[in-house]
Amino acid sequence: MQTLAGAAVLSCEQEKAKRTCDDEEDEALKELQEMSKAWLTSTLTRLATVAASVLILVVAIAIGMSEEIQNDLKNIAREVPLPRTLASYDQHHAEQDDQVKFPVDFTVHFNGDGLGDGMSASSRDWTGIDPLIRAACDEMEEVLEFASYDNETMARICEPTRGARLFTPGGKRVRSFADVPANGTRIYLVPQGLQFVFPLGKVGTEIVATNVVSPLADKVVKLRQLTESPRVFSLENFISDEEIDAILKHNADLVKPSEVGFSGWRDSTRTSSTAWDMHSSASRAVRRRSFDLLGMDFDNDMADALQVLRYNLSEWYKPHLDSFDKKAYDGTVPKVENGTNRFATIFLYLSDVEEGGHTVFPLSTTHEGYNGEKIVHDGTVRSPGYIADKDARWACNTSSTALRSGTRRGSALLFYSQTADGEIDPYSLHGGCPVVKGIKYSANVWVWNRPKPSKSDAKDAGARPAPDLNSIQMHFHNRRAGKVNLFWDDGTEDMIFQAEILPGEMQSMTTYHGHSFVVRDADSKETLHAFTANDKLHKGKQHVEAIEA
Ligand SMILES: O=C(O)CCC(=O)C(=O)O
Ligand SMILES: [Fe+2]
Repeated sequence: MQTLAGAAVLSCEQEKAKRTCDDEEDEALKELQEMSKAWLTSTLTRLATVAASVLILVVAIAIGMSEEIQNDLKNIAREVPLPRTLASYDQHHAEQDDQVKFPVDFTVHFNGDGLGDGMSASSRDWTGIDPLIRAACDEMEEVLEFASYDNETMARICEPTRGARLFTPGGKRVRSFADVPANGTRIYLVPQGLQFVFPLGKVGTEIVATNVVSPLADKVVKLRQLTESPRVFSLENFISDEEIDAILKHNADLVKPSEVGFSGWRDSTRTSSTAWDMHSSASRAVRRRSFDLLGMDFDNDMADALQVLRYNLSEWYKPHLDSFDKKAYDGTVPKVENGTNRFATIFLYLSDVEEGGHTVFPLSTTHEGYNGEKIVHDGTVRSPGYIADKDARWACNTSSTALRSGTRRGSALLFYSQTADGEIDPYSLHGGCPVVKGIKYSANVWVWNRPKPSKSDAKDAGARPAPDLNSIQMHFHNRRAGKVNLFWDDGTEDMIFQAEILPGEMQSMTTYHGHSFVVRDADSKETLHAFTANDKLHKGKQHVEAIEA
């Protein structure tokens, strides 16, 4: 795989090419460019970090700096996907802490280790957080696999200015001793290259996520540990009723059969339907909140769009890993050469299911009630006969010992597809059991450990079906001061709701000759705009339709 920075440049080139090819659509393209500005700014911030390192490197070569330092700088350039973390890294030093007034004693543990003894520390013994991070990281070399890393690597992964950092058990960054919540607290060290994971205690332990604001008034986001391996937590108060309604409404037209795989191939192991929701305000809020919960800076390139799922009667999804294997693209191993993969899943239950439809983790052997050999839960009552597929029967029928999570509207799961030290976790195998009664609506937020590779890097990209040349690419741009709603005018009186478009935002869609759309003011319901797609005018172009004030 090309470097990720390379991928960003490549996609930027592709964007540029796309924008300069089409002379006739100047107006439209200007608008698209505007919409791309935000994206460009974030890409440029990232590229600026590479550029700075490269510049220093060039200067270093010019002034004859030692080879060792040059290599070091090359490494920084190579680590570019992480400087997001560095971007938010403040030079918070202990000078700012009134250590005399507030000395704190605590223990430092490796990422996610909620039970081990750890290293004792006191704010009195350190001149600041940074030296403590370096020392704790060095100390953990003995205990951890990092033992196999050479000194240079250790120095790199332990360096706070390169992303080594500390977290509270609730997932909040510890930037100074003042951030240590109380005497006796466990604090978690996350070396450069890794992401924070919530610590494991005993099964059933509750954690209040102090890094995230619940959308429910006066509520806190709570995690409850469901098992030890894989790392699975149930989540409460993470999504509001209003957000669920908005997501379901926005994605009401879930008609596309689900796709599985990196470049988006269909697969018979999933029978549900999906919609990808990148734009609705509820999906954006939930995706941002997911990054907060994970202790990560929000980065659009490190998450997939919200994937909304609908399972009808008897539909299911075979046990699988959410991470991709090496058949999907190069660089799937998070720990090696800045590899990237899906890191954590936040799975949202958007409806109550009367029977069946639970999520199962067949490889968990450490959950409540597991006794290793026989039935530990009632499974899917009408199984096994009801469940036709043996893969689903194995995980979902009454004799399955799998950990399972119920499907209660408003609840959610957090599980990690990678271990605390950056390996793919094979125990994170999970699936969605057949729905026996009712309809199951749910959604995936997938967060990656580093920016995602481009889909053009997918190894099965070549095998994708040819693009539909008859379709028309539309972008509705709301230039008004208020929200508008977009409807597909299918000839019925009610029309079919497509999307809410916020002021200044653009809603993209694929449509066909003759299809008509109507835009209404979201509050007054007044019709503001009508549009009919026309092959002669719009086919083969990126057409922007402006909704004027
Ligand atoms: O439906 C479920 O409970 C699980 C779905 C799932 O694992 C997925 O969509 O990747
Ligand atoms: Fe999954």
